Amino acid sequence: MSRNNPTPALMPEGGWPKDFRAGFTSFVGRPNAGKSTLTNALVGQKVAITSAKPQTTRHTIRGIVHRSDAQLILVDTPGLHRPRTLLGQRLNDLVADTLSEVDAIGFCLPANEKIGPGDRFIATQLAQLQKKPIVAIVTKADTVDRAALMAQLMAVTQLGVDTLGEDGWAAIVPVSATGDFQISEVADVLVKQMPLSPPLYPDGELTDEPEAKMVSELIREAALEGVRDELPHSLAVVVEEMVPREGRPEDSPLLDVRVNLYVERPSQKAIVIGKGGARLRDVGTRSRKGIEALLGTRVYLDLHVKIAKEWQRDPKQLGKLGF
Ligand SMILES: Nc1nc2c(ncn2[C@@H]2O[C@H](COP(=O)(O)OP(=O)(O)OP(=O)(O)O)[C@@H](O)[C@H]2O)c(=O)[nH]1
Repeated sequence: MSRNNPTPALMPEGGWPKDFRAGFTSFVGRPNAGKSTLTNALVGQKVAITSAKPQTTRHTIRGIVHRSDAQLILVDTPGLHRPRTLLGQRLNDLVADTLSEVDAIGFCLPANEKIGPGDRFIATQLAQLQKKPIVAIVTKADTVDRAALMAQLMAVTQLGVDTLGEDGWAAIVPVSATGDFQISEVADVLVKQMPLSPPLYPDGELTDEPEAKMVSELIREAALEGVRDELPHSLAVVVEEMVPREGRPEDSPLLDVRVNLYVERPSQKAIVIGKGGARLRDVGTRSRKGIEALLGTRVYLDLHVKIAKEWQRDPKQLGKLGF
């Protein structure tokens, strides 16, 4: 991810406008602050997984906003949080790495939650990134009335002055990603922070996530639906292989997708599989639909649940699972 090594962009005829801007942005904020939902609303297609549970976004996923005057490349980072396990530490390293490379940061703070220690922690971390423009985004504006929104905007402005000094945030903007309020304004303020640059990606390319990663996230999302809070951190999904089934007629191909779901304990394995395998079958059925839509082909999904004890704390296992 860098301007020196971009995917060669398709040049529009006659080149691009002189004042074209292109660059990278990342959303940070407490778990559940609305980062993934905002990413999806900006890109206009589901690329990052969202759920009501915190910390579902494990991987760095990019969505690309194409406009006639700019290209905004969104890097969806996991929620910044205090490291508790090795996995937490890795996530924070990943966040720091990612943030040092972006042109601007969007700091998401929900309109309906008081600014807390978690927000202050993130703000002080961000203050250490030298001269990086930080846009404060007050999310979920639809959940409060005008007066409460105004009060939150003032509190967030004050947080900026307290942590970044007099100038504070590069901008502050309220948004509702689900209520379709101010979404293009968020893009506008971020675009203003991007450098003058030719487009970095061909038009129409929404994400450059490898397909296997997107497939594993669709399965992970389905597997987490409706389960207890303990599971999200203990579940890793790895696509072992995706191979076209041999001997299929050309007009009706079938892709064999073999996937391992790793959990840490037998009790978790039982949760994922469900009574008589019912839950796992359901996960397969639901995620297959999304995978077929994503890949544009029929898919045979082969899911296996395995136990990888304490994988969050074992560097070797973390490597194997793609962290
Ligand atoms: N009412 C309302 N709810 C929202 C809005 N944006 C997000 N939400 C909800 O807030 C919850 C969390 O949203 P996410 O986008 O998953 O939050 P996130 O910051 O990506 O969360 P993590 O991946 O855990 O860091 C979900 O239930 C969303 O539906 C909004 O604009 N309005």
